[in-house]
Amino acid sequence: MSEPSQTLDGWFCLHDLRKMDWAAWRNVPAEERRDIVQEFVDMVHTWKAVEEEENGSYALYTVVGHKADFMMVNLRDSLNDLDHIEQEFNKLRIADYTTQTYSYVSVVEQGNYTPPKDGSDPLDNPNMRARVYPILPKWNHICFYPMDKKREGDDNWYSLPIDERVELMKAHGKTGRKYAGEIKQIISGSTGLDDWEWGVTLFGHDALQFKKLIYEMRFDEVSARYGKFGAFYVGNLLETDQAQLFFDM
Ligand code: VOV
Repeated sequence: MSEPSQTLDGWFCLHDLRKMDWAAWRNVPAEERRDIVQEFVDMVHTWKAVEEEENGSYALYTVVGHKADFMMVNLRDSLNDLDHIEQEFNKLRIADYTTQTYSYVSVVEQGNYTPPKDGSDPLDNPNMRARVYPILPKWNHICFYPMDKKREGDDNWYSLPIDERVELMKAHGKTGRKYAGEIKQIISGSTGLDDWEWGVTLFGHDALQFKKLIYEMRFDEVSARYGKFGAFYVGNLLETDQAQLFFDM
């Protein structure tokens, strides 16, 4: 009989992807455009302040390709906080020139496949806490995609015995650890919260490492046999002091 593995759950997470209506934006006088962008930058500074107090975290990246122009990621204690952030953005003037092309709601998760044997609370361990309440790295690139584990015929992750899942996840972790220092992964669970079962958010110094890692993982049984993937969103770090330039016409 298969049983669920326990998860440790931390901050709620909202990925909010926006596309600019550049044609309408172009018609806004340059000075007003600068004010509008500054209003947005001021909001991002409030996210930074929350992060400095370790009450949440944020990431702001451009998105390359047609799917969006930029992506905001916020981590907070509750879904209410994320709702507030999203609505606050929607009330900014810049939002009038954006369309939300995708969004994703999840909770930062740490699979607890091998819980401590002494029965202690894993969240008493500072390393574990840092994994579910992470400060998002401000590395050069981001890669985000949602994924499921298959429930198709013989390839049903959810009917595998837990010890088999533990073994498959160990092999997965071994592949991932080869990229230590190159890629930082944030895995967030979204069963019951959004359309897929997990959000995978990767941060990298070099975008090519995303391709190398994900390709290598395709050969691990857990991905080869059980992984199902949604659309990929990749982009570049958008520093607040570069925001005027990014939105300039
Ligand atoms: C950057 C490297 C990296 C590393 C080191 C790493 C390690 C680990 C470990 C040790 C564990 C298990 C415990 C936990 O922490 O949850 C996980 C867990 C998980 N992973 Fe992972 N993963 C990485 C990276 C990494 C990638 C690139 C992907 C996407 C897969 C792909 O094919 O595109 C992924 C997915 C997941 C998922 C969906 C889970 C949860 C599965 C579940 O059933 O619960 N992950 N992951």
